Amino acid sequence: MRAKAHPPVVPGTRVAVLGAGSWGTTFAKILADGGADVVLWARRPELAREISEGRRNSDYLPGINLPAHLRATSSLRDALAGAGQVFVSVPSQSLRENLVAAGDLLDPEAVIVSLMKGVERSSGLRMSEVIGQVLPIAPERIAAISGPNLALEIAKEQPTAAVVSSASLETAQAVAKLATNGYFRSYVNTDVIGTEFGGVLKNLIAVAIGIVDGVGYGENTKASIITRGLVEMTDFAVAYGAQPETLAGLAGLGDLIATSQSPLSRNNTAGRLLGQGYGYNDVVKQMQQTTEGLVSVGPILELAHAKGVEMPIVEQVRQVLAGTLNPRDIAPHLTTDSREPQGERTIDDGQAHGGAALWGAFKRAFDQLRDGGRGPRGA
Ligand SMILES: NC(=O)C1=CN([C@@H]2O[C@H](COP(=O)(O)OP(=O)(O)OC[C@H]3O[C@@H](n4cnc5c(N)ncnc54)[C@H](OP(=O)(O)O)[C@@H]3O)[C@@H](O)[C@H]2O)C=CC1
Ligand SMILES: O=C(CO)COP(=O)(O)O
Repeated sequence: MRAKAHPPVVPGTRVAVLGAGSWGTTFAKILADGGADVVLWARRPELAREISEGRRNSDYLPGINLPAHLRATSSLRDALAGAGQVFVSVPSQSLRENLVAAGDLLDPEAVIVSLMKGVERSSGLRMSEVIGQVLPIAPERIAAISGPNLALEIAKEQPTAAVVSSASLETAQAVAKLATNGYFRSYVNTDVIGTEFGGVLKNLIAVAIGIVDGVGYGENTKASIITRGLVEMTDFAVAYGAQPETLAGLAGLGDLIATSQSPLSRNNTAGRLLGQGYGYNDVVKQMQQTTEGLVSVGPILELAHAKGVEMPIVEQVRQVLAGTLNPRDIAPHLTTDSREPQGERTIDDGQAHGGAALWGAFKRAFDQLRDGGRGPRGA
């Protein structure tokens, strides 16, 4: 791997990363390579030791050498002491219990950043909502990061981008400053709903793509599902208050493309196994790592139903998971069961979203030209 120029260390910028799986460890490396003083919390002492002493996390990131100045601990107290920004990367269903454990140990001024892409099954809440519910902090001190971020590619320092979102632009910018280095670029926005739902929903479409891949269908089927899937994602997120252009950005389309086409994606892999004929329980047994999409299907469809949003692709994923739909039948009815010809409504549809997505794309391109590509800005 060729050496990359990293920004100089900013002394005193102490941050914690909770969760030493693929993404938590990779994000700790991103922050350490960006110059922050990072302590990574692993719940297993032996893993903390392997990271601190061996510079490796061989179960989750085989072959990756971790930065020499990245420290790991299995003590939550030590990890959180003095941390001004706390990045959380545990499975979504365990966020609440981990926040409860962290509560009293957090610096009162700390910003809490979700790296997760799931919703809480029991409540349907997004991760930033769970954070706001468990911890006594204002939305301005909560952020979420999402984008096309397959951990192992980034751990190999292959360049990519993400978006940091917070109700406070200043908070998003402060986080983005730390989460930027020679191979990782963070943009900012204030659309937390769109950013978080983008990450949750693309997992479900990636499962669908995996299913048709497993069945043996080709590129037309997958392109149809990606395109129609993006419309479903946008309809859903907008119904819950998101800006449609967020779904056309890194946290929506960008992540959808990366996750749908990569064998590194656990959601895509789970879908492929389903398409090859494995049942839900077998797939869950085979997945060694967190596969958020399998858990999100139910709560997302409930939320969609509550707002009257149609999600035919996600609904078909649910049926395949339940064993009530043959994976071979997933593609033909992408928009509706009706055989009547339908207009193709896209995310730029003026009636649906006031043309905001198209306008947003133009504006972003214009802003980037004007700024000459400098500094964090709205993604
Ligand atoms: N991997 C990726 O490419 C990306 C993942 N994400 C998101 O990041 C989140 C974490 O995923 P990822 O790191 O990939 O998952 P992994 O399966 O790779 O790692 C999960 C981590 O969480 C720990 N863990 C499991 N259960 C608990 C618990 N109950 N309490 C505390 N820690 C627990 C595991 O510890 P142990 O090893 O001891 O079991 C492990 O450190 C997910 O929401 C995912 O969608 C987002 C972007 C990219
Ligand atoms: O979110 C991811 C890439 O952006 C990782 O996707 P998987 O969880 O499917 O591996």
